[in-house]
Amino acid sequence: MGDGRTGGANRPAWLQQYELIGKIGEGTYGLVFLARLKPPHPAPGRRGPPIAIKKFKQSKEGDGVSPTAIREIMLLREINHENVVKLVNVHINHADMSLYLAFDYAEHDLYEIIRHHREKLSSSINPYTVKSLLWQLLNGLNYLHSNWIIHRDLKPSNILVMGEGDEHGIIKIADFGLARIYQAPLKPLCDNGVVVTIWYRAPELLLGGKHYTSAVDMWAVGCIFAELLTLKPLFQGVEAKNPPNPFQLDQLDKIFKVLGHPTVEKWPTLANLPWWQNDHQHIQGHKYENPGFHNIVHLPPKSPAFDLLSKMLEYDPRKRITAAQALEHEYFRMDPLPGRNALLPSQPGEKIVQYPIRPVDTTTDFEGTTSLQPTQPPSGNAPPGGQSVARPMPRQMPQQPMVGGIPRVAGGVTMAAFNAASQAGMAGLNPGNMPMQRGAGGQSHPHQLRRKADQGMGMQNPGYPQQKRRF
Ligand SMILES: Nc1ncnc2c1ncn2[C@@H]1O[C@H](COP(=O)(O)OP(=O)(O)OP(=O)(O)O)[C@@H](O)[C@H]1O
Repeated sequence: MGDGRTGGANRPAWLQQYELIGKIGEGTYGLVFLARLKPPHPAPGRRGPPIAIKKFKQSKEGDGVSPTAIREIMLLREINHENVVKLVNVHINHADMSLYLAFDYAEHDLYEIIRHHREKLSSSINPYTVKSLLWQLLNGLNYLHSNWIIHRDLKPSNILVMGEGDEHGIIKIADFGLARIYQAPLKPLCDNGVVVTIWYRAPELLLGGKHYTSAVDMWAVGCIFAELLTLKPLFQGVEAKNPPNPFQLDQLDKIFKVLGHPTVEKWPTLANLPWWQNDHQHIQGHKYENPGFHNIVHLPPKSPAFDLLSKMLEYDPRKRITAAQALEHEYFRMDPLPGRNALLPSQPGEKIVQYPIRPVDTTTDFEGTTSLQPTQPPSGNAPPGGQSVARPMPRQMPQQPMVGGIPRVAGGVTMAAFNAASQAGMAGLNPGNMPMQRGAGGQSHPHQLRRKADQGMGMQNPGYPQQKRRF
């Protein structure tokens, strides 16, 4: 085995199967690269499929990837749904114990699509596209939730959209299930200039709630729905860094100004939330009126779209609409009906929007620092003229969850064990043993969620209803 340096001849075996193209992004916990899987029988003009490889940093004092983290990752390999990004491979670099996850590549994401409309086109996203994107997002989320996976970090940059090809315009939810892996021993890249965002965080978490339920994802979906309609983040709070705690007064302030003050009458468990009790001066002392937020999202208050959005932004997580319920909402039964290719125009004759492809920084290798030799083959994603263009930074990143840490196991997992398991697809691991402290009190996910024993994680898109609905 090599040391993992892409510039050296002594590359690890797993790396040989990829043709690295360059860096496409940088998140809180690592770098994302574009590569191509080398075809088994190379021939001129034959290129393998594009793959996004996410590299996670290992902490300096890190002594391996915990078995729990590996179990989590291997479970993610069994996730199989059209609206969820496929984890195709898992690798560990022996030299620095860094972790690499290889996913199917998606050319676009909602962050860039929204930005393109706001900054380049100065026009809204057509209603068919908004509805199709939202429907697919809910469809993928419903699948994850019914497999007891709570995303916990939904935001526009984690919602990928496929570019040209068979799957054009199809949503793929990314970064699901990684929140737990992000905890020790992986190290946040705090010093890389990336800004963390709290804009999509549910009020129960902002008020110190300790348990994640599927309702936190539905709050984020509501924020994203509003953003698709207005092209602006709905609640743009400024994160308080000092002291680091979940109480984010400015974010709560932004929410209350739009939705009005929550009340114990409407949200009875509010009284149990730590920060509601502890901060009388700010939280309970200040009375916010509900200004009627239909004006902000430009929707008639009696419209199905507004009704759905209001149900996603319901304060009480137990009353918040679930993904399954949302998919049945009237909004999705009215014209324009949602479609499989969300990027099609609404009306015949309407121009197709050409969204920009991802810029690729072809000077960065898997180490994230070293310059590649200028022998890189031309990429379909490389910018014109072969110049390297870094993705605009900083992205807005959410703060990671503060509960549910992965216990570090001294010594970590041995590489031999990991590789054997990896080659075997970790089929031998017992998902039922996985401790999943993922929620309590959610309407569909009661205390101490456990993966449903009777539901195979490899199930194929159960109930994907596109044929029924003009997909
Ligand atoms: N499978 C993929 N295909 C194409 N691009 C991807 C893929 N996965 C992630 N990306 C892109 O890579 C960039 C960095 O992603 P990453 O998940 O590391 O960070 P993030 O989502 O922006 O922030 P955070 O790490 O805080 O969640 C984003 O622009 C994201 O859209």
